[in-house]
Amino acid sequence: FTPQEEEQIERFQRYLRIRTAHPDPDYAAAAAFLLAEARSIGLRAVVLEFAPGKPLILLSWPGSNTSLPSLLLNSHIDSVPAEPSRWLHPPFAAVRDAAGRIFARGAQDDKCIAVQYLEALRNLKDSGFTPLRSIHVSLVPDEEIGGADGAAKFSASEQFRELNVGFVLDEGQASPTDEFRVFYADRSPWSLIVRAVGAPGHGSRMYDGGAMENLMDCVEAVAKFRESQFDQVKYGSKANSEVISVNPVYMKAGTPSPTGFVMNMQPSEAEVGFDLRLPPTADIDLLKKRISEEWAPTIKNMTHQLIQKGPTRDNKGRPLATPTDDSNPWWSAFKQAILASGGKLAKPEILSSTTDARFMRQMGIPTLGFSPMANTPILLHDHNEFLKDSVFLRGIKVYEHVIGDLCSLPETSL
Ligand SMILES: CSCC[C@H](NC=O)C(=O)O
Ligand SMILES: [Zn+2]
Ligand SMILES: [Zn+2]
Repeated sequence: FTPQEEEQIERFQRYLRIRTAHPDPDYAAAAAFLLAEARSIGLRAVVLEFAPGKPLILLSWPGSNTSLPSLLLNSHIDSVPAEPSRWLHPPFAAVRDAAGRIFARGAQDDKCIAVQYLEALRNLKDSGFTPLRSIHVSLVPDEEIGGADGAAKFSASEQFRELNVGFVLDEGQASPTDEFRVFYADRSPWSLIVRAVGAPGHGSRMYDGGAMENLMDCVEAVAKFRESQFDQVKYGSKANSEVISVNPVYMKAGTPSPTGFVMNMQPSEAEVGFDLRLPPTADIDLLKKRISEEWAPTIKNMTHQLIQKGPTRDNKGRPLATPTDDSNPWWSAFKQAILASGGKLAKPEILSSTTDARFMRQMGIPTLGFSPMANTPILLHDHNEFLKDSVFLRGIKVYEHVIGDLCSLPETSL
């Protein structure tokens, strides 16, 4: 690598060493790092704070025609926690091993793209490039916990409206093959909590209508539906992200005792929580009906609470999906830029999980999820998350093409 490239890797490592993991992400240190980088590149910077202690860094490079819709590059600052004892190297040391692998929580999700955006902009600036459309970079808090105090408030803000964003790039996922992956939609996350009540009684008695029995009916009904969805993945033609997923994530019941739980009592209350993910075209009303009639019927003494974590439709009532055909000139330019960078692109996918992109799509803005990590195992939220130095550096070059082309998209093509 050149000395410049070594410096880019070092800056990546420095960002990775900031402890941005929940439940107590060091947003102040991350903000200081990002603002210093912006200064050294020559980007305009403002710090927005939609919730106390949760800065959102907004960087801008004004275009030569600031009246045209702009390009926004988004990356979240926060990370999920890590269990250091299960890692080969400490998760916030950003150790680079002999093979060039840089180990850190956030190496893939998604601190890589923040630094790659900035380094691509640095290279473009150094080459004398001038953008036609303005380029903005948003570095946002709290994506990993749902984005309520981050991208949700930002996308609904006056400051966001003033950016006149025409197109957004947000995080994607690693690709084990040499084709980059790109995501045109996320699944929508819902939380479902089901509570059952029933007659308590001696642990030895068999009787109908106990809370646990009622709740087990719920779990069985959910398991049956889950299988119907999962079977389509296993034997059918659907991808994981194209079906409705439902997974139990906690269960709560029993009478505590000093040594654990009382074993000879059947409890009068029981509760189970599910994580649900809905593809953009899922029939929402049908699912709600299924929940209240089949999974948690009140006649079986169950109540339920459904929490939709974010939008499922845009402001015009359309599913949250970005067109990936030539009807969308941003897509065509993106695809061309990837090819021009020497990259290959896989068929556009729905993302299995959820990102801040949904808030941008809700505003009706075309948004793609993309992280330039080819030939890389998918390690987000996993132990030993890493990114190879060479993959990181190639990503900078890819963004130079992508950003350069997107912000040059002529007025007439929109
Ligand atoms: C419930 S919204 C939380 C968003 C989170 N994003 C990344 O993992 C996810 O669980 O997909
Ligand atoms: Zn992420
Ligand atoms: Zn994540």
